[in-house]
Amino acid sequence: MNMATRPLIAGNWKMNGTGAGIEELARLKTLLEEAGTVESDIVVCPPATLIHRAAQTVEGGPIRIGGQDCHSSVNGAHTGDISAAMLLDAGASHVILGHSERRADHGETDSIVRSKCEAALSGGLIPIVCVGETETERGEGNANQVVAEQLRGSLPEHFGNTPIVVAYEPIWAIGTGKTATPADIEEMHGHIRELLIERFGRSGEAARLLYGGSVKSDNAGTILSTPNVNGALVGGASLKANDFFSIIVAA
Ligand SMILES: O=C[C@H](O)COP(=O)(O)O
Repeated sequence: MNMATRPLIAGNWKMNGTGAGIEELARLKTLLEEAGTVESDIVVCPPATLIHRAAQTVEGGPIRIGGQDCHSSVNGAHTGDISAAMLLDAGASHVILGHSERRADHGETDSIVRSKCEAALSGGLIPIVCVGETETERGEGNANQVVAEQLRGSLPEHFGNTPIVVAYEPIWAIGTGKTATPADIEEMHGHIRELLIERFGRSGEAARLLYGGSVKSDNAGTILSTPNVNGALVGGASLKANDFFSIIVAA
């Protein structure tokens, strides 16, 4: 962990969770209250249908709420979409953008992710921008180049005063139980850090770089103590309060 930066542990519920999920969130809040001081920033990103209830549930505690996507427009004829202003209004402070599942399922290109990122920033949200290579790209030795290209295309020119958050999620590690080795994570996060500094100067130095892909309570300690890892983006293990709490404790 880069000690200069307070870690960020973000949970992405993906398309999971109905009202019962809110009980898990309430339980997480209680676990954190019982534990006392929390050393990390915590964000939970439930499906859009639960954002408002989730925000009410965590009120007064350390958990913040995020969306899983937003549209690049403020409003308009975009059936089924949700804007940054709507997320903010529902109680969100963050939004995950460019997740590989959206890039794959919805054909989101880097330039679409960039427009969404700009919309999120002007709407007052903190974007968590995801990048990551496929197994083939890594096997062919192209992981660094692929991630560099995604970053170049997906991030806006300026973040203003909003702190930068980038999540490195090797696609082959998502939901598979496989994780990148600490050496590979260190190398990739070092590479991302250099690219961010080159482009954003001091903001790049202070950016939080999250690792995502099969983070669980038993590997979180090792991953989170890797240089240039400033937190985690957790999928499956964020659905149960106990599991997610253990990861927060590891940070
Ligand atoms: O956004 C979260 C990532 O896709 C990781 O998911 P996972 O922890 O289930 O592998």
